[in-house]
Amino acid sequence: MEKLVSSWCNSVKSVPQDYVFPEYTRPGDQTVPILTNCPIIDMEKAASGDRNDIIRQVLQASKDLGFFQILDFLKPFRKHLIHMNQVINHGVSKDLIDETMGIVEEFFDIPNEDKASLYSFDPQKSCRLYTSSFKYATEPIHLWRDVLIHFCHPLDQFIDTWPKNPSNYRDVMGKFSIEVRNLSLRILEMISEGLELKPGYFGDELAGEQMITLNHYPPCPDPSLALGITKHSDRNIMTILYQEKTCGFEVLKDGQWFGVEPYANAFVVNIGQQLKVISNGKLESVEHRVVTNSKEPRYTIASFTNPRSDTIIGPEKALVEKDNCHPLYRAFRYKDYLQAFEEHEGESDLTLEVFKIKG
Ligand SMILES: O=C(O)CCC(=O)C(=O)O
Ligand SMILES: [Fe+2]
Repeated sequence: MEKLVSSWCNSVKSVPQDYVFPEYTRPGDQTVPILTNCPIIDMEKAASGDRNDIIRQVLQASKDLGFFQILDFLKPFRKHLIHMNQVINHGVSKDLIDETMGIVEEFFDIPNEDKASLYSFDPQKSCRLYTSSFKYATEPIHLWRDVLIHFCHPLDQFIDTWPKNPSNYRDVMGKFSIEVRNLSLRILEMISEGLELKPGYFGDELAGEQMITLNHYPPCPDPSLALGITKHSDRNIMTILYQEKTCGFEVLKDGQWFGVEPYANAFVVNIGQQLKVISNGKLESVEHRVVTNSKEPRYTIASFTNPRSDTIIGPEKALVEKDNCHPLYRAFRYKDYLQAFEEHEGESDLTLEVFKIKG
């Protein structure tokens, strides 16, 4: 537990050497501009008749940038649930988001001794608290973050592994994880519609798993040297991120870093690498990183929609045929991709190269 950044960062005045990134990867002193034309999708419109227009916007953003932000999802979301005849806890909107953010901060504030049972670097544990990355013991430089990770879907299989403290953690996070999962499925449905794939394409296999991480990035004495997370693109199908009010999420566009400003009640949606493969490179998977700041802690919640590990991933035949082009990648099992990802030390693009069809 003493390795958690939050355990020792208040007692240091400078960044310890094993948190200092080399010059070519560290953020440096230059101010990063805010992405001014960040695509913002208003989901409410999708429910009120402009669905095709919204689908077009989602696809355009996914092709151009590989990510977008969405606003105000809960009103249409409710209608959608009624339409889908699902019975889940979805009554609260902004309140649920605020309540969830509240328990995230509360969780990280709990004294270390009360969280110690969750602390682990064992990847087999489905709920664990750790710091930096799973490779803490071998990585040359550590990340300026503490993380709680847990699986979420199906909920009854995992909820008993989640923290008991704060006492409402399971209840609130359970509701939140279901709502966010349903949101991902709705967005995936829009994407499959836009790509002219069959309804329900992203079903129990491609979107069969959900994982949530809570990130705590404590204030850092020199944000120019350290990183919360290094450059990567998400290796899954799709990620939904809530970053509340503190900047720190940056995307790489045309070789330049841009900050993505948080909007209250808006989610960032990242297209994952598996979606890039399935769309045969039509959709992009944004490269991003997390920088720290010296003033206030930053808390985020990321919900990862993942394929089941045995799922076969490859460029969708119908798309390749429709576009009359060649598949760019060979088919693989998701677990083989994950293994290659490990071997390439989390370098998403190098990992994709392994599965690229040459020539
Ligand atoms: O916390 C953030 O702002 C981003 C987290 C992220 O990119 C990730 O967990 O993959
Ligand atoms: Fe990410």
